[in-house]
Amino acid sequence: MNALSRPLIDASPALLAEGYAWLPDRLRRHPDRVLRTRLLGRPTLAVRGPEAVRFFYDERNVRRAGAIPEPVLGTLFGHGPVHTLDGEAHRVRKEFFLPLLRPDLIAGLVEHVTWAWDEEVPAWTACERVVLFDAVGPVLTRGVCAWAGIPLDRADARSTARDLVALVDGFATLGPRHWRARRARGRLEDRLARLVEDVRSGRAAAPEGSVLDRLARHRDADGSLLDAGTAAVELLNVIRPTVAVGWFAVFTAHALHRWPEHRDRLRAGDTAYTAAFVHEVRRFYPFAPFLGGRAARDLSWRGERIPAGGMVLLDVYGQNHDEELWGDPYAFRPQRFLDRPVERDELIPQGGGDPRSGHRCPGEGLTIGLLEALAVRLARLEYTVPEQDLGIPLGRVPTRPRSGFVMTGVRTPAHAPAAVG
Ligand code: HEM
Repeated sequence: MNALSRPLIDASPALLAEGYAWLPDRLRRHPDRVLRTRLLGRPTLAVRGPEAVRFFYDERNVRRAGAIPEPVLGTLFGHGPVHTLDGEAHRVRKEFFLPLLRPDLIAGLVEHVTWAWDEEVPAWTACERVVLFDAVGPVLTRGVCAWAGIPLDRADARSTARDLVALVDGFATLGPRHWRARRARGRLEDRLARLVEDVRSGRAAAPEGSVLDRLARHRDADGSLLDAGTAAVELLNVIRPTVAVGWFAVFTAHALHRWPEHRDRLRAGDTAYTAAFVHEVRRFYPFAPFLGGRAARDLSWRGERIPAGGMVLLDVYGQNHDEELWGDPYAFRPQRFLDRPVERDELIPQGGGDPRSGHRCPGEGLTIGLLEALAVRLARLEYTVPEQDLGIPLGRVPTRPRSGFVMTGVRTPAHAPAAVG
């Protein structure tokens, strides 16, 4: 058999069945952390580790055009997003997202989301039971829309949050969750495209400098304004992943429940420990399983070859649980982030490399800022965790505690110290 065409058996069914465990389980058996496989009919090379991150993010090796399957574009990302661009087109589109790295914008989003949290939580105290996964979506939706300049009635927050959550929940399945996600995308894109057109024609106002305002004026590499549909896609690529921080908020509650010894330092407002705790949540819990690109030319990595056009996968979940990097990867131990500085390409829940020059997530600072604020609020909130199924199935992508994290008897603390964030 030709070395470039092996293996002949396609791994797609195994991936669908095993989810997060599929790639890490196979790469664990390869000391060089490289594997040849076949996915969606294409020869595929899977890699892992900080050096592999640099190989993957070098555009001379791996490009993004044509890498994301349509079912993922039709739900999670939309058609024509920044994720699929290369070279100059990517650089110019990414300019719209780079201000999201600025500390003042991060602080602004945290302020809006904590405002929404502080407004919503008193209503939870009146409920017999609160499912955190369902309750946190409207909080994030209200906060991010207000921050981004997108008008949203409080009454609409719940249905908008449901649609935004559906986009994330339905990208990796072809069952009913997938079709719910496609319908949600249709509704959201129509609404946001109309909003962009209204802002451009003066029928609606966008606060100066807001995400909506900048996007309505953003020009692509050819000098033209984004068409309204693509503008809606990119607007959703800001608000949808912000609402996805709810997954990590639920994982935070899960961690505080399983390892309550961390609660006191968060409650006390220990900012260094809170930052370490949030990194550990992003490292430990499963979210993005892997990233994919296409080989820009015939490539070889650590002795394994892949032809031009083949798939290259970066094993995100596996790298965040690699024993060589983390020592005790399946222990939840925030202290590891205080014991030694972690290198840029070691912790990669939101991609690797430099967000300014590559595809790394421009929302990582926003995610960290939001989680720091929400982790402290969750640590200070008083509630009971009744009997429920808190199992996190690795075969489901994206996954979460099966119960969604049910809380009863929610009480806001009478004398909360000043909150972080
Ligand atoms: C739940 C939290 C989040 C997770 C797990 C996450 C994860 C990721 C990952 C894995 C990538 C792909 C990196 C690559 O292709 O190399 C990415 C890209 C991206 N993320 Fe995030 N993200 C999160 C939050 C955010 C937030 C809050 C925003 C914006 C407000 C954001 C906006 C983006 C954009 C625009 C890209 C595409 C960047 C590019 O292709 O250049 N993300 N994210």
